[in-house]
Amino acid sequence: MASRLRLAGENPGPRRSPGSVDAAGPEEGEAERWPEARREVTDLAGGSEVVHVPRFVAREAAWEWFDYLDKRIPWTRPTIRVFGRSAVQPRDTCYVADEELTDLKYSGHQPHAHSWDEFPVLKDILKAVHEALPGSHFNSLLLNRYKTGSDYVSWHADDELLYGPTPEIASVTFGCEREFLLRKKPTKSQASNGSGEVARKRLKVSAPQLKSFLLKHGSLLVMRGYTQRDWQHSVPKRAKASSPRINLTFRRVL
Ligand SMILES: O=C(O)CCC(=O)C(=O)O
Ligand SMILES: [Fe+2]
Repeated sequence: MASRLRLAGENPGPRRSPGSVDAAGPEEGEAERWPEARREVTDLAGGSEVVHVPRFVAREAAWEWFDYLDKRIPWTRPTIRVFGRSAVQPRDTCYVADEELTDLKYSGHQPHAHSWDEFPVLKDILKAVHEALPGSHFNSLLLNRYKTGSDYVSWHADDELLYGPTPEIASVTFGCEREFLLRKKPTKSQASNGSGEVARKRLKVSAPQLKSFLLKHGSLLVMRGYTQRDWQHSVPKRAKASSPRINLTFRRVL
């Protein structure tokens, strides 16, 4: 049986952009890799926007990439600092970036920056993302692997200064589908009045806005505009999610 794993260097030839309509029709085999991708745009108001492409990569191609990433990425589970305490990060991670970029630091942790040249498949995926998002120039990538439903990422915003005020972040998912949540950050007055349920009811303030996206195998989700400034996101634990999920977030360090 032919291996599902496409090895480093065995890149497929030129292909149709995901979601693009090719007047001449797709080349043979291409339609399978890049299905006609439906885009759902969610306006979060205030200059924040999320674009969801549920079928960004065709199923089989996405499994090839999953297998490659699962086996070849040097995953680590670093110890990070959250609210002054040390804790093992509840998911595996790896960081890839252009050389000469400012080092990324989050939760007291500075990941080693791997080179794109170590993982040619990541260059393929980056190319596909660039083609789907004209004008984008991502130069770094944070990979996460959630081995089971007990792995998660808690509420946060990717609002580090090195990404600038309105970063575009493109997130590609492989493997087990998981829920991706977005919630509006409390405004300054809500925060100073207390944002708990009791305080909200007393002040007749509505609950924070919440949006949910089910991120399926082969999907793309893009956060842009002021989403990092005004919203937080998370992937909560899910007891029923028993198989691994790999997520790639492409970013641009300014
Ligand atoms: O796994 C995901 O879908 C999101 C990951 C994430 O938010 C991050 O790495 O900053
Ligand atoms: Fe994030």
